[in-house]
Amino acid sequence: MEFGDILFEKESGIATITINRPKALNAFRRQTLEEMIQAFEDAGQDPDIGVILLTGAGDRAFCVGGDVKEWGPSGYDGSSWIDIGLPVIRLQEVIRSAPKPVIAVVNGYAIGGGHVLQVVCDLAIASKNAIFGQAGPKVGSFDAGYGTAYLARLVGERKAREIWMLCRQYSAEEALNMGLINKIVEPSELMDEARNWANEILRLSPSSLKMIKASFNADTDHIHGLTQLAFGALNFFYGTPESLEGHRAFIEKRTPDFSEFRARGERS
Ligand SMILES: CC(C)(COP(=O)(O)OP(=O)(O)OC[C@H]1O[C@@H](n2cnc3c(N)ncnc32)[C@H](O)[C@@H]1OP(=O)(O)O)[C@@H](O)C(=O)NCCC(=O)NCCSC(=O)c1cc(O)c2ccccc2c1O
Repeated sequence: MEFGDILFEKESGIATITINRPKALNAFRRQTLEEMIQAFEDAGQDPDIGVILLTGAGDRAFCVGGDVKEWGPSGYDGSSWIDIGLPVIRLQEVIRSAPKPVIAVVNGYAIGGGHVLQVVCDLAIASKNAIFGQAGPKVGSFDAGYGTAYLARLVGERKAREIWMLCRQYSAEEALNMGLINKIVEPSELMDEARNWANEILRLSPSSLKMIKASFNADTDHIHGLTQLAFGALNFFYGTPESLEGHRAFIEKRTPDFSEFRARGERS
């Protein structure tokens, strides 16, 4: 398989998907997501693969979410009614429905939609210098559904609301303490540790693991409906002056000024 935005490797039962846009801190665009979906589907169906690792290229970022520089006035090119040209829902679903464990190997920033990707993985191992957070309300966007309701399952409602309502950044240690990730290691040990976890998993019954994952998922599958509603709402929100202010502020490297939108609470 030929890919441009990702690397896809398979070795000794482990598939590794690496988002390979380090100059943009591994922000994703449509092509990135389409390639990731294809790779996850392939690895999910491959009987020789028992574990899938998801990571980012370079040493600065796992993924910082949607590539804000590729937004047009009403979203991304190729918009559909729900995915705004970015098939994020489909990617989240293929990660959840892959019938084997998916481990997020977080090697730096996991921000915005990139953070939600690590949230929907089954397990997460991070380097000591990893940084976690949501950023949508800063840039006039939101990756809600799994990004909100499932996040609350991981860290509790209070913390999840704090993460979204303040858009702060959290250290790996804070992430570990709030139950957002499973383990922290030195940056130089990250991939080895991820492979150790994967090899431990490879010694277990694949059918048991598949059913266990399905049973965990069944308890939260209704969130898929919330995700669809949220992305439908995002489609309406994109291109409004409020959303554009967040977008322009990011491009112009300034603090956004949303004050004029506070009173309206409606599409302006
Ligand atoms: C991540 C940061 C905190 C890093 O800060 P730092 O100071 O260390 O580095 P720089 O800010 O100088 O960044 C280096 C370089 O990378 C560019 N960059 C960073 N983030 C993005 C991005 N998201 N898109 C494009 N480019 C990015 C940055 O501009 C610099 O480039 P230069 O050319 O200037 O050198 C900090 O960078 C930061 O806060 N970044 C923004 C993160 C963010 O807002 N993420 C959320 C984006 S919205 C989103 O995730 C999203 C999710 C979805 O599911 C969607 C679904 C459907 C539609 C849209 C969606 C969507 O937008």
